[in-house]
Amino acid sequence: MKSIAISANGISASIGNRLILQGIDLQLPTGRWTSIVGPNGAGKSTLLKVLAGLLPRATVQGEVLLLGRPLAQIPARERARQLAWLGQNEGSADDLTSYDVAMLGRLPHQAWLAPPGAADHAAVEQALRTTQAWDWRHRPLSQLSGGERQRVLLARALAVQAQVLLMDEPLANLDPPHQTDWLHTMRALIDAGGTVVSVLHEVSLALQADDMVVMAGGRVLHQGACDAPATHAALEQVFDHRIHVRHLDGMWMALPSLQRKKNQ
Ligand SMILES: Nc1ncnc2c1ncn2[C@@H]1O[C@H](COP(=O)(O)OP(=O)(O)OP(=O)(O)O)[C@@H](O)[C@H]1O
Repeated sequence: MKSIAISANGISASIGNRLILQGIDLQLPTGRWTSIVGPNGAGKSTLLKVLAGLLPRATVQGEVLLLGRPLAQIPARERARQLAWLGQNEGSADDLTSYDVAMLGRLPHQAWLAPPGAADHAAVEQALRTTQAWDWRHRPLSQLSGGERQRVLLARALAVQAQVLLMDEPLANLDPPHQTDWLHTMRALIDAGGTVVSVLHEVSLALQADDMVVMAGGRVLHQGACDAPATHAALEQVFDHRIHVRHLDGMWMALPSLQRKKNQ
Protein backbone atom coordinates (compact mmCIF):
# COMPACT_ATOMS: atom_id res chain seq x y z
CA MET A 1 0.00 0.00 0.00
CA LYS A 2 1.25 3.51 -0.88
CA SER A 3 2.00 5.57 2.22
CA ILE A 4 0.46 9.01 2.24
CA ALA A 5 2.49 12.13 3.07
CA ILE A 6 -0.41 14.57 3.15
CA SER A 7 -4.07 13.80 3.26
CA ALA A 8 -6.69 16.55 2.96
CA ASN A 9 -10.21 15.52 3.86
CA GLY A 10 -13.28 17.64 3.15
CA ILE A 11 -11.39 20.92 3.00
CA SER A 12 -13.20 24.21 2.60
CA ALA A 13 -11.64 27.59 3.32
CA SER A 14 -12.99 31.13 3.48
CA ILE A 15 -11.30 34.50 3.55
CA GLY A 16 -13.63 37.15 4.95
CA ASN A 17 -17.05 35.93 3.91
CA ARG A 18 -15.79 34.54 0.59
CA LEU A 19 -15.55 30.80 0.06
CA ILE A 20 -12.15 30.23 -1.61
CA LEU A 21 -11.83 26.42 -1.47
CA GLN A 22 -14.61 23.89 -1.40
CA GLY A 23 -14.98 20.15 -1.04
CA ILE A 24 -11.31 19.24 -1.47
CA ASP A 25 -10.19 15.65 -0.85
CA LEU A 26 -6.59 14.83 -1.74
CA GLN A 27 -4.15 12.06 -0.98
CA LEU A 28 -0.52 12.96 -1.77
CA PRO A 29 1.74 9.89 -1.62
CA THR A 30 5.22 9.89 -0.09
CA GLY A 31 8.23 9.66 -2.36
CA ARG A 32 6.51 11.49 -5.20
CA TRP A 33 6.46 14.97 -6.64
CA THR A 34 3.01 16.48 -7.19
CA SER A 35 2.50 19.73 -9.06
CA ILE A 36 -0.61 21.86 -8.61
CA VAL A 37 -1.73 23.86 -11.64
CA GLY A 38 -4.73 25.89 -12.73
CA PRO A 39 -5.73 29.36 -13.88
CA ASN A 40 -5.12 32.53 -11.87
CA GLY A 41 -7.34 32.68 -8.82
CA ALA A 42 -8.08 28.90 -8.88
CA GLY A 43 -7.10 28.59 -5.21
CA LYS A 44 -3.70 26.90 -5.63
CA SER A 45 -1.80 29.08 -3.15
CA THR A 46 -4.65 28.93 -0.66
CA LEU A 47 -4.71 25.14 -0.87
CA LEU A 48 -0.94 24.95 -0.36
CA LYS A 49 -1.27 27.17 2.73
CA VAL A 50 -4.00 24.91 4.10
CA LEU A 51 -1.74 21.87 3.55
CA ALA A 52 1.04 23.67 5.45
CA GLY A 53 -1.28 24.71 8.28
CA LEU A 54 -0.66 28.40 7.57
CA LEU A 55 -4.24 29.65 7.46
CA PRO A 56 -6.00 30.55 10.71
CA ARG A 57 -7.84 27.45 11.91
CA ALA A 58 -11.17 29.27 12.13
CA THR A 59 -11.15 29.87 8.36
CA VAL A 60 -10.63 26.21 7.39
CA GLN A 61 -13.05 23.30 7.61
CA GLY A 62 -12.00 19.68 7.25
CA GLU A 63 -8.80 17.97 8.31
CA VAL A 64 -5.21 17.75 7.06
CA LEU A 65 -3.04 14.80 8.05
CA LEU A 66 0.75 15.03 7.80
CA LEU A 67 2.42 11.62 7.66
CA GLY A 68 -0.71 10.11 9.18
CA ARG A 69 -1.16 12.58 12.08
CA PRO A 70 -3.60 15.50 12.29
CA LEU A 71 -1.51 18.53 11.33
CA ALA A 72 -3.18 20.69 13.95
CA GLN A 73 -2.01 18.38 16.74
CA ILE A 74 1.68 18.26 15.77
CA PRO A 75 3.77 20.60 17.94
CA ALA A 76 5.05 23.58 15.91
CA ARG A 77 8.78 22.73 16.08
CA GLU A 78 8.20 19.11 15.14
CA ARG A 79 5.96 20.17 12.27
CA ALA A 80 8.64 22.61 11.08
CA ARG A 81 11.17 19.75 10.96
CA GLN A 82 8.83 17.51 8.96
CA LEU A 83 7.46 20.09 6.55
CA ALA A 84 9.49 22.80 4.80
CA TRP A 85 7.82 25.76 3.14
CA LEU A 86 8.78 28.17 0.35
CA GLY A 87 6.09 30.81 -0.16
CA GLN A 88 5.33 33.15 -3.04
CA ASN A 89 7.01 36.62 -2.91
CA GLU A 90 8.26 35.75 0.51
CA GLY A 91 9.58 38.47 2.70
CA SER A 92 12.69 37.63 4.64
CA ALA A 93 15.13 39.51 6.81
CA ASP A 94 16.80 41.57 4.07
CA ASP A 95 19.68 42.67 6.31
CA LEU A 96 20.78 39.10 6.96
CA THR A 97 23.47 37.52 4.81
CA SER A 98 22.44 34.72 2.47
CA TYR A 99 24.18 32.28 4.79
CA ASP A 100 22.18 33.43 7.80
CA VAL A 101 18.94 33.34 5.82
CA ALA A 102 19.62 29.72 4.84
CA MET A 103 20.48 29.00 8.49
CA LEU A 104 16.92 30.06 9.44
CA GLY A 105 15.89 26.74 7.91
CA ARG A 106 17.80 24.99 10.71
CA LEU A 107 15.96 26.73 13.58
CA PRO A 108 13.55 23.81 14.17
CA HIS A 109 16.57 21.55 14.70
CA GLN A 110 18.31 23.78 17.25
CA ALA A 111 17.79 23.96 20.98
CA TRP A 112 16.42 27.28 22.25
CA LEU A 113 19.16 29.99 21.94
CA ALA A 114 21.80 27.35 21.17
CA PRO A 115 24.32 28.24 18.42
CA PRO A 116 24.20 26.21 15.21
CA GLY A 117 26.13 22.93 15.36
CA ALA A 118 28.26 21.14 12.78
CA ALA A 119 25.22 19.39 11.26
CA ASP A 120 23.49 22.77 10.82
CA HIS A 121 26.52 24.31 9.05
CA ALA A 122 26.86 21.22 6.85
CA ALA A 123 23.16 21.34 5.88
CA VAL A 124 23.36 25.06 5.04
CA GLU A 125 26.50 24.65 2.94
CA GLN A 126 25.00 21.73 1.05
CA ALA A 127 21.76 23.66 0.41
CA LEU A 128 23.53 26.83 -0.77
CA ARG A 129 25.78 24.80 -3.06
CA THR A 130 22.79 22.89 -4.45
CA THR A 131 21.08 26.14 -5.50
CA GLN A 132 24.42 27.67 -6.58
CA ALA A 133 24.13 30.46 -4.03
CA TRP A 134 27.28 29.59 -2.07
CA ASP A 135 29.40 32.26 -3.80
CA TRP A 136 27.32 35.10 -2.36
CA ARG A 137 26.85 33.61 1.10
CA HIS A 138 28.33 36.76 2.73
CA ARG A 139 26.09 39.20 0.83
CA PRO A 140 22.87 40.52 2.38
CA LEU A 141 19.64 39.40 0.77
CA SER A 142 18.74 43.03 -0.05
CA GLN A 143 21.67 43.25 -2.50
CA LEU A 144 20.68 40.24 -4.60
CA SER A 145 18.71 40.10 -7.85
CA GLY A 146 15.26 38.51 -7.83
CA GLY A 147 16.55 35.16 -9.11
CA GLU A 148 19.56 35.13 -6.77
CA ARG A 149 17.30 35.90 -3.84
CA GLN A 150 14.91 33.09 -4.84
CA ARG A 151 17.82 30.63 -4.88
CA VAL A 152 18.76 31.64 -1.31
CA LEU A 153 15.15 31.17 -0.17
CA LEU A 154 15.08 27.79 -1.89
CA ALA A 155 18.31 26.91 -0.05
CA ARG A 156 16.63 27.88 3.23
CA ALA A 157 13.81 25.42 2.47
CA LEU A 158 16.26 22.68 1.46
CA ALA A 159 18.37 23.23 4.60
CA VAL A 160 15.43 22.09 6.73
CA GLN A 161 15.97 18.58 5.30
CA ALA A 162 12.28 17.93 5.87
CA GLN A 163 10.49 14.83 4.64
CA VAL A 164 7.89 16.99 2.90
CA LEU A 165 8.64 20.15 0.92
CA LEU A 166 5.82 22.54 -0.12
CA MET A 167 6.66 25.30 -2.60
CA ASP A 168 4.56 28.07 -4.11
CA GLU A 169 5.97 29.33 -7.41
CA PRO A 170 9.54 28.21 -6.67
CA LEU A 171 10.69 29.13 -10.18
CA ALA A 172 9.76 32.81 -9.88
CA ASN A 173 12.62 34.87 -11.39
CA LEU A 174 14.80 31.85 -12.13
CA ASP A 175 16.52 31.81 -15.54
CA PRO A 176 16.21 28.65 -17.72
CA PRO A 177 19.47 26.99 -16.56
CA HIS A 178 18.47 27.40 -12.92
CA GLN A 179 14.96 26.14 -13.67
CA THR A 180 16.62 23.04 -15.10
CA ASP A 181 18.82 22.74 -11.99
CA TRP A 182 15.70 23.00 -9.86
CA LEU A 183 14.12 20.08 -11.77
CA HIS A 184 17.21 17.96 -11.07
CA THR A 185 17.15 18.97 -7.40
CA MET A 186 13.51 17.92 -7.08
CA ARG A 187 14.25 14.59 -8.74
CA ALA A 188 17.17 13.99 -6.36
CA LEU A 189 14.92 14.74 -3.36
CA ILE A 190 12.32 12.26 -4.64
CA ASP A 191 14.98 9.62 -5.32
CA ALA A 192 16.10 10.04 -1.69
CA GLY A 193 12.53 9.29 -0.53
CA GLY A 194 11.28 12.87 -0.06
CA THR A 195 7.88 14.26 -1.01
CA VAL A 196 7.49 17.48 -2.98
CA VAL A 197 4.34 19.50 -3.65
CA SER A 198 4.75 22.59 -5.84
CA VAL A 199 2.39 25.17 -7.28
CA LEU A 200 3.68 26.06 -10.74
CA HIS A 201 2.53 28.35 -13.54
CA GLU A 202 5.05 26.92 -16.02
CA VAL A 203 2.88 24.02 -17.19
CA SER A 204 5.68 22.32 -19.15
CA LEU A 205 7.84 22.21 -16.02
CA ALA A 206 4.86 21.11 -13.92
CA LEU A 207 4.45 18.18 -16.33
CA GLN A 208 7.91 16.90 -15.30
CA ALA A 209 6.48 16.00 -11.85
CA ASP A 210 5.12 12.52 -11.09
CA ASP A 211 1.53 13.57 -10.42
CA MET A 212 -0.59 16.60 -11.13
CA VAL A 213 -3.51 18.24 -9.36
CA VAL A 214 -5.59 20.43 -11.69
CA MET A 215 -7.66 23.14 -9.96
CA ALA A 216 -10.27 25.71 -10.97
CA GLY A 217 -12.80 27.76 -9.04
CA GLY A 218 -11.58 26.58 -5.63
CA ARG A 219 -12.04 22.89 -6.47
CA VAL A 220 -9.84 20.02 -7.58
CA LEU A 221 -10.97 19.03 -11.08
CA HIS A 222 -8.47 16.22 -11.59
CA GLN A 223 -5.64 14.36 -9.90
CA GLY A 224 -3.54 11.91 -11.88
CA ALA A 225 -0.15 10.95 -13.25
CA CYS A 226 1.62 13.58 -15.36
CA ASP A 227 1.94 11.12 -18.25
CA ALA A 228 -1.73 10.05 -18.24
CA PRO A 229 -3.96 11.08 -21.17
CA ALA A 230 -6.75 11.99 -18.70
CA THR A 231 -4.41 14.49 -17.01
CA HIS A 232 -3.52 16.06 -20.37
CA ALA A 233 -7.20 16.34 -21.26
CA ALA A 234 -7.96 18.00 -17.91
CA LEU A 235 -5.09 20.45 -18.42
CA GLU A 236 -6.21 21.43 -21.91
CA GLN A 237 -9.76 21.85 -20.69
CA VAL A 238 -8.95 23.96 -17.63
CA PHE A 239 -6.89 26.30 -19.79
CA ASP A 240 -9.75 26.64 -22.25
CA HIS A 241 -7.89 24.64 -24.96
CA ARG A 242 -5.42 27.53 -25.28
CA ILE A 243 -2.61 25.02 -24.71
CA HIS A 244 -1.91 21.58 -26.20
CA VAL A 245 0.03 18.85 -24.42
CA ARG A 246 2.53 17.17 -26.75
CA HIS A 247 5.32 14.60 -26.39
CA LEU A 248 8.62 16.13 -27.51
CA ASP A 249 12.17 14.87 -26.97
CA GLY A 250 10.92 12.28 -24.49
CA MET A 251 9.04 14.84 -22.36
CA TRP A 252 5.45 16.01 -22.06
CA MET A 253 5.24 19.71 -22.89
CA ALA A 254 2.45 22.29 -22.97
CA LEU A 255 2.53 24.35 -26.16
CA PRO A 256 0.46 27.46 -26.82
CA SER A 257 -2.43 26.86 -29.16
CA LEU A 258 -1.93 29.52 -31.82
CA GLN A 259 -5.22 29.02 -33.66
CA ARG A 260 -7.38 32.10 -33.22
CA LYS A 261 -10.68 31.65 -31.47
CA LYS A 262 -13.59 31.38 -33.94
CA ASN A 263 -15.15 34.76 -33.23
CA GLN A 264 -11.91 36.78 -33.13
N1 LIG B 1 -6.42 37.82 1.50
C1 LIG B 1 -7.40 37.63 0.60
N2 LIG B 1 -8.55 38.32 0.70
C2 LIG B 1 -9.55 38.13 -0.20
N3 LIG B 1 -9.49 37.25 -1.22
C3 LIG B 1 -8.37 36.55 -1.36
C4 LIG B 1 -7.26 36.69 -0.46
N4 LIG B 1 -6.29 35.84 -0.84
C5 LIG B 1 -6.76 35.21 -1.95
N5 LIG B 1 -8.00 35.64 -2.24
C6 LIG B 1 -8.83 35.18 -3.37
O1 LIG B 1 -8.91 33.78 -3.33
C7 LIG B 1 -8.89 33.24 -4.64
C8 LIG B 1 -7.81 32.19 -4.72
O2 LIG B 1 -6.55 32.83 -4.54
P1 LIG B 1 -5.19 32.01 -4.65
O3 LIG B 1 -4.07 32.97 -4.40
O4 LIG B 1 -5.28 30.80 -3.80
O5 LIG B 1 -5.23 31.57 -6.19
P2 LIG B 1 -4.08 30.98 -7.11
O6 LIG B 1 -4.69 29.85 -7.87
O7 LIG B 1 -2.86 30.68 -6.33
O8 LIG B 1 -3.85 32.21 -8.09
P3 LIG B 1 -2.57 32.71 -8.94
O9 LIG B 1 -2.37 31.70 -10.02
O10 LIG B 1 -3.07 34.01 -9.52
O11 LIG B 1 -1.41 32.87 -8.03
C9 LIG B 1 -8.68 34.42 -5.59
O12 LIG B 1 -9.93 34.75 -6.17
C10 LIG B 1 -8.20 35.53 -4.70
O13 LIG B 1 -8.64 36.78 -5.18
